[in-house]
Amino acid sequence: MADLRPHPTAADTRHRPPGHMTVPARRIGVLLLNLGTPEGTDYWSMRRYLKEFLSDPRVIEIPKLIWQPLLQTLVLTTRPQKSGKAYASIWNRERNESPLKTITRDQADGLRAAIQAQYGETVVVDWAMRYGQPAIQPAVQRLKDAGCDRILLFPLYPQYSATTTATACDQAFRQLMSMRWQPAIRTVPSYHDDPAYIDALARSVERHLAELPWVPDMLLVSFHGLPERNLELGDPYYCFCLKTARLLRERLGWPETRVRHSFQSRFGRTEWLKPYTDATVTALAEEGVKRLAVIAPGFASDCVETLEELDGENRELFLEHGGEAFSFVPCLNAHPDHIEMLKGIVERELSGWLPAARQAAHHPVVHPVPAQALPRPLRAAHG
Ligand SMILES: C=CC1=C(C)c2cc3[nH]c(cc4nc(cc5[nH]c(cc1n2)c(C)c5CCC(=O)O)C(CCC(=O)O)=C4C)c(C)c3C=C
Ligand SMILES: [Fe+2]
Ligand SMILES: [Fe+2]
Repeated sequence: MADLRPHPTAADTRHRPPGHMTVPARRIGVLLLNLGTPEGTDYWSMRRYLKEFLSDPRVIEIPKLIWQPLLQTLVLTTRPQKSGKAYASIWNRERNESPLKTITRDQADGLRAAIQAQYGETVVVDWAMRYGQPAIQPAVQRLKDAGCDRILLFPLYPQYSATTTATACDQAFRQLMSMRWQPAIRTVPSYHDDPAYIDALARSVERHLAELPWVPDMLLVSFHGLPERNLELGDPYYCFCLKTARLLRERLGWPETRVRHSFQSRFGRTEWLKPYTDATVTALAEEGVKRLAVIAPGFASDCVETLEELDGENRELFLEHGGEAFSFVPCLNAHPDHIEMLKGIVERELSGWLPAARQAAHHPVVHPVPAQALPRPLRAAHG
């Protein structure tokens, strides 16, 4: 967690008129946002998490009156056990939390160290989860209370989707709706084609393959899926995934015949984006591909979908259908290349804000009007 104690310049009493509110120093908040994860693998922890996640209308676009009865009766009676098993197989037992949480915290710690080494404590870096803990709304409030009058929201989804990026930002905006004195907000745009991101991915492939005793016949680039309907309704995610896959292949200098893409983690019975990862892995093995490497560039951190579904279930599928060697290229996680890439994006998206923040560290801001001098309604707002 970020150190959110008030900045030393926050209570500069020398310049403050008597009885005046404390005006915090001007800091910048950077809030990393990720999906979220259950607190435990038992039935009730899983149920709580899935209920919150699957009740989000950005995720399931079925009218509430139809969806809620199905969710309560069908999904939440069976899925918690099934998914609980998957989470249990990858759980970080040392910290008693899911890998997604451990890695997101490590990413925030790494980014904070890199940013503060250059910009000092004027920039505060924190992290939060859309579902479960640590929640987004209190994190936004903590940043504001720590003196951040400008906040950059950084959803850790390289390919924008309304189901992930937008709902994470919505949640931060919900906190702003309750604030009288809102911080200014920026959001990090989709970075699916950012050269630094593509380069970090390509280097992770090269690093990983250099350690393998075999050369893959094929690289499968697997993304989390989405209902096809979301694409038809205008979600750009599918196109962004395809662009990432193409740019990665071009950066690696591999021919089209050696790289495929697919979509995993289908949920429910509707049609999702195709080709499906499990069907592709099976077909590749049956077509005679013997050595397969798989990468999941849409996940900033390893999680149940990469560690259990890709490196577990899909590995088994490939080997069962005639494949001989399978290797999963880990997500960028808290690797220094990733931290450097995140820092580059933060610096770009904070342009125009960072120098002002450096200045503010030396010149505490003091509101010129004492609270008592203001008319009643304004006094309330002022305090
Ligand atoms: C039911 C609809 C779902 C949509 C739409 C969806 C989109 C989507 N999700 C991610 C990233 C992650 N999803 C993760 C887990 C997960 N996803 C769904 C459902 C949808 N996702 C469920 C029910 C679950 C929970 C696990 C399970 O029961 O299968 C995770 C992992 C979280 C973890 O704790 O490890 C991530 C990350 C993206 C990128 C995306 C669309 C673009
Ligand atoms: Fe998902
Ligand atoms: Fe899954």
